[in-house]
Amino acid sequence: AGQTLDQDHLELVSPWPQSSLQLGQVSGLALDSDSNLVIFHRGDHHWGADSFNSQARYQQRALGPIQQSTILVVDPGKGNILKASGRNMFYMPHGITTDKENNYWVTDVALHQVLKVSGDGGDRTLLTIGEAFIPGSDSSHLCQPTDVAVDTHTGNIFVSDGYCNSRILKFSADGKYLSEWGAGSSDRRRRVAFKVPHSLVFLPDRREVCVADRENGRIQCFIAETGEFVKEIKKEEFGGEVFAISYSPAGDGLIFAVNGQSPYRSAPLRGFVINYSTKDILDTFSPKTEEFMMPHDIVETRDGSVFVGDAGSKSVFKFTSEKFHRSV
Ligand SMILES: O=C(N[C@@H](O)C(=O)O)c1ccccc1
Repeated sequence: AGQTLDQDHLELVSPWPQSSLQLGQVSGLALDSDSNLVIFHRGDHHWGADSFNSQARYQQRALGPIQQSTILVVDPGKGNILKASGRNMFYMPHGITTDKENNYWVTDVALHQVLKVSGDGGDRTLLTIGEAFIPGSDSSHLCQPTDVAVDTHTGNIFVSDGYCNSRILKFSADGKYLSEWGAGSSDRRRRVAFKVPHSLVFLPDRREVCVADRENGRIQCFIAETGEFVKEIKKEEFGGEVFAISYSPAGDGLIFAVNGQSPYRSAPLRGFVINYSTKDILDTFSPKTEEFMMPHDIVETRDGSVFVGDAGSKSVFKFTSEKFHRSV
């Protein structure tokens, strides 16, 4: 017989990492092609109430870029640092994704840009989308873009834009604007009106892109090719805010998500494992010993471990479960 997906409960692995990573606010997590964990953090910069003015312009430019290494590649087993890069480049890191060549696609909400950065530790900027420090909402300006997803079949990239826009844009691998959808974009046909599209994931087996529509407390999925709406996953258990999502094709597809603190409703901050097809919540998890403060991104590694980056507690939490039991 085949594998049965017997999703036990995800439990915190402690201590992890075995030695301190000296992290700032952790804003993004990704996996590289060796299934190592990539951490994108803010060093000594903080996103606070006075970081931006009412026109979404970054106010601390005089501080200069973050001097610490903002991109750390760590081994998922012990959390040892394998590579450190991203110094002197970023002001307010947000999302990070890798592509097949192990380049990093990152967003910086102070720069209002997406940057494609070489993953060889050389920090070469291979491509940028958006004008540094200039917010906008046309095809060459973004406003606090939050994440990138890479369509592994076509190489096209999707950008969730952002805190001060509410749209998803599609670009070719070399940065040519292709299309966009969501409120605030030219195309108003769609039924979607995002409120802070905060995290994106590409589903390689379904060729869909899903977005964590943060302030609407819901996940929406679209056909990558056309932007056509496919489905929505909205759960009371989210408590009104979904901060980040990830996906595993295992079984009939698993969505991993973390929720956020809602000003209107109190819901415990947790991770969720959701069956993509049935929308059933298969598991929820949290650190137990200490609470999540601002779970901000989530990824699953090949061996089934789940990592959550927390921008509030400036830490990464590792969870594991005895995920697969082979039925004989
Ligand atoms: O959401 C916020 N931040 C987090 O998502 C983050 O740190 O990326 C935020 C919004 C307004 C003011 C201050 C912080």
